[in-house]
Amino acid sequence: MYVEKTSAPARKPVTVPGLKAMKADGRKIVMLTAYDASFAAQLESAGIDVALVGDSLGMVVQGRASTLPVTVDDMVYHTAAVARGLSATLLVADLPFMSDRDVPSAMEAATRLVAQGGAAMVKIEGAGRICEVITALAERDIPVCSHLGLTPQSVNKFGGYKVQGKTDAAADKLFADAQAVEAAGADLLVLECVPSALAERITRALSIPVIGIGAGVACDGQVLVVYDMIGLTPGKRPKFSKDFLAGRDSIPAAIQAYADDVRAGTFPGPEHSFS
Ligand SMILES: Nc1nc(=O)c2c([nH]1)NC[C@@H]1CN(c3ccc(C(=O)N[C@@H](CCC(=O)O)C(=O)O)cc3)CN21
Ligand SMILES: CC(C)C(=O)C(=O)O
Ligand SMILES: [Mg+2]
Repeated sequence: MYVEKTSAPARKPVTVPGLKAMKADGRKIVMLTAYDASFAAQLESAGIDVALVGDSLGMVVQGRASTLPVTVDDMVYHTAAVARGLSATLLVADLPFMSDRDVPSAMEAATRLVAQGGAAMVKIEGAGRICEVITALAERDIPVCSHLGLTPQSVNKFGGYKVQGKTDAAADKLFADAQAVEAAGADLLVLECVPSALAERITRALSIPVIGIGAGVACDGQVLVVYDMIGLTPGKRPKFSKDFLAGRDSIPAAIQAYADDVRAGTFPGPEHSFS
């Protein structure tokens, strides 16, 4: 009898509640940026949990000096391209500079990223008055990823891309901000360039998953800029990133190695972290 060949079981779609279950089970969350459909398809094949259309595209795709010139139109364009390359991987898109200036503006930008871009979640830098925006989105059931620590949209206030939360006072402020964004309704938190011990303390204190970039190995997951981890970034790469293509023969192999190392807890090492 002829038995029709069944296709391999599709990977179960990654969902927002699914991410919380991963934290509860101690399964590491693997997140990576993507800006187009071809990279998105590679993230999908490697079983990356979360794809981030980062406003870093302003720097790595558009060649600008910061993320500040990126527009909502730019983000919608790249988010829609990435969405076409994905099936099970959860899609998150950054709200660009000042699109979150007030609740109506943030609602409009988030609506476009979800409805036109196909994002499942939007990412917002900061706490304080941004908590009001987080709550407004959460109340309309748009999942929110907060981003604290080195928030690149604050580069002019910080005076450069520097490690945050180094003094006791700054650490206490960051810890309080992390609790505030969770209370405001955030579903996920990215911590960028934060001393490892502080990131670990925040990760333990919060019930939402914490994704680190330059925040040590104790976070619930990791994120990197994809061009950094395949050695494409010209000049000095941030200390927290690693060239996973070095010693491997393809971009898919590099992406797979990154996913494997994050899940095994072998990336990041102390050399990719700050104390
Ligand atoms: N290619 C790329 N990778 C990124 O990770 C990234 C971007 N672009 N653009 C947007 C922001 C900017 N980011 C950056 C950029 C530089 C450093 C950096 O050079 N950090 C220093 C630490 C400085 C300190 O010790 O205070 C380092 O040595 O890594 C960090 C984050 C992260 N994001
Ligand atoms: C580096 C990550 C967290 C980001 O926000 C981006 O790529 O824009
Ligand atoms: Mg960003």
